[in-house]
Amino acid sequence: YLGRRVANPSGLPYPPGPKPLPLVGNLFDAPKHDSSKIFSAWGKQYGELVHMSMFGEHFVIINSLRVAEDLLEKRSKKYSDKPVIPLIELTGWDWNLGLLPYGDRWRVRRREIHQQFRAEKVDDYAPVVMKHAHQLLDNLLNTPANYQSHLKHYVGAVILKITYDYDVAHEDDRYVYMAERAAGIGGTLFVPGGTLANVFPILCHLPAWLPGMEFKRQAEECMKLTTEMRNMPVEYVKRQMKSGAPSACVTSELIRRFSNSNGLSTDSEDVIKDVSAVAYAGGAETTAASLKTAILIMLLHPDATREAQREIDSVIGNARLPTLDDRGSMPYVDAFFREVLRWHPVTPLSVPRKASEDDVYEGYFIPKGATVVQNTWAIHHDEQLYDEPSMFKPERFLERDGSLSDRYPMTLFGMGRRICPGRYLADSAIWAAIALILAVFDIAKAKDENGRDIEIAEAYTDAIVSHPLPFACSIKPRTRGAESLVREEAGAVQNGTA
Ligand code: HEM
Repeated sequence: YLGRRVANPSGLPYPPGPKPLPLVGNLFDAPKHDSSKIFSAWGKQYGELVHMSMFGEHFVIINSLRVAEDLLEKRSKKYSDKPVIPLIELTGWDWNLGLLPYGDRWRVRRREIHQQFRAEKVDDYAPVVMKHAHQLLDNLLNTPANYQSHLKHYVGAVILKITYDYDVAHEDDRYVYMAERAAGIGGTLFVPGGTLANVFPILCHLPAWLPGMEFKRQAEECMKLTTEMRNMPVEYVKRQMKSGAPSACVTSELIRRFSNSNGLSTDSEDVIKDVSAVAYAGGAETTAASLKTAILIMLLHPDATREAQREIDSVIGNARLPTLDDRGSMPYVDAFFREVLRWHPVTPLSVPRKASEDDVYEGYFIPKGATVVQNTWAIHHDEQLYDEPSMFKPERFLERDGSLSDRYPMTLFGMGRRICPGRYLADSAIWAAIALILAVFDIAKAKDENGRDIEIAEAYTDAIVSHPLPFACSIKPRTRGAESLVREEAGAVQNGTA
């Protein structure tokens, strides 16, 4: 009772939610899978803001745009902090901007990443995006069955070129391996049920050789990888700059700007390493997962896909491929792209925040330290905002006269002060890949050995970044002419004339 009075001196109720048990709270109610959909159902049962607790830790889940705007935007001073995850320091992920506590260290890095990826700057990256999008088409033409790895490679290549002027090897690239392995370990250890150390942080201080300390051995491996992925490419850029090779990238620009007559201070070098490394860490998996969803949609919704292809054919014709400059003349393709982002948000529960002060919202108490979750899936599937939200309907982003409306599912990228700084690059890279794939390929269900369609389950992984489970599909060029255009562009890239 005393504990409750100290934690909640106002005596006001917490937001409604499932009834907690003593001590363990809602441990047995907490979803083990499909969390965003279960939280969404709780939203219908309990309200737009839902509360649950586990072992004295409070969680509030925001299920509507209205409450998300009220808390994450209008009260962003109180809701821009991040929850402390005990394993972050141990795994070496503590430089990741998206996990940094709100404060000066975050502010300095945020300012720099915003500068490098703001809308106008991303316009300058268009040639890099288009060059790698053409490479993606060529890869899809050559080995369509490996489409998942081609999409991943496209996104990684764009980000690493922009950030470090680094050309990714198609297979077995050391940087890509490090980043993915480190993200994989972090992804399994950071989730609440990932290891007992999340509930009892004291376990982090026990030696790794003790039984049950597997998480510490994994954390040690992760620490080596996160350290190398932060240091290695910056050293590469420094070597390039020293050798006199022209190096125009985020890192070289930061090195030039931060250097003085004595070179770089340790603090500046830290900022440069953090800002550069977080572009791949924040952008690669999210953007690739969106593209996998786009392919799944092309497979499941042939009518909308054909409509988009009709628009491309009539605007572009068949003598060239679409470019980012054509975007304004193809409203249906843009609406298709926006609906891809809305229909299955790849970050269904965004990235959790923490309340940095006690707060009262509409008569409910939100305690300092509570983890605050933006349920993007619930917002994107709210009937008040989108009619028949489970349907894939690009038209919802069009005006009656067929022009593109001002609506954009921006909530996908979070809200308020911590909104994703990479959203303009994601927008451009995803649009380019979707438009080019639509222009060149017919995507259809793969056939089994008896010539029957292999049916697709609409199933997704349940993690911070949600991917469709692997599915087979047939990716074939729509026409001979389209195939030749892809080969020509790829040839120009190889000859260095693109
Ligand atoms: C489809 C692609 C992407 C999606 C869905 C996405 C989504 C998100 C979300 C939901 C957040 C958390 C926002 C919040 O706390 O409210 C975030 C943060 C972040 N994203 Fe993205 N992102 C994408 C692409 C990118 C790209 C391409 C980059 C890098 C160039 C990037 C870099 C970051 C960084 C650095 C943060 C941390 C920001 C901070 O905490 O201040 N993201 N992103």
